[in-house]
Amino acid sequence: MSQQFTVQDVAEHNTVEKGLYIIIDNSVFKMDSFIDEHPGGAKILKRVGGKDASKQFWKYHNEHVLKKYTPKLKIGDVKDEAKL
Ligand code: HEM
Repeated sequence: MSQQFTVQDVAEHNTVEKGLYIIIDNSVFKMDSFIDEHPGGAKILKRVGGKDASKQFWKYHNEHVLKKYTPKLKIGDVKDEAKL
């Protein structure tokens, strides 16, 4: 089972120093090692640190991008709090 994060855990990782986490759909991505390589720039990723960026992600990318980078950047899933 992958590591489970609450929305609160993700929200606390909202800077490069703390580890820049973002949520896309139900997955948690750790972006701090990638921001300098991001073709869309570092700034835009810093702005969504700690947040659900699904809407912004799907606006600029397709599923091939997600598939390619998932092994490198995904660290877990958002916990289904309804099941707690
Ligand atoms: C796992 C997270 C992300 C990965 C792996 C990723 C990766 C990439 C890649 C590979 C590109 C190059 C374009 C392409 O090949 O289609 C790109 C472009 C871009 N990304 Fe991301 N990105 C991520 C998240 C985000 C988020 C959250 C935003 C917005 C808040 C964003 C905004 C953009 C923008 C604006 C571009 C430029 C689009 C263009 O020039 O047409 N990205 N990203």
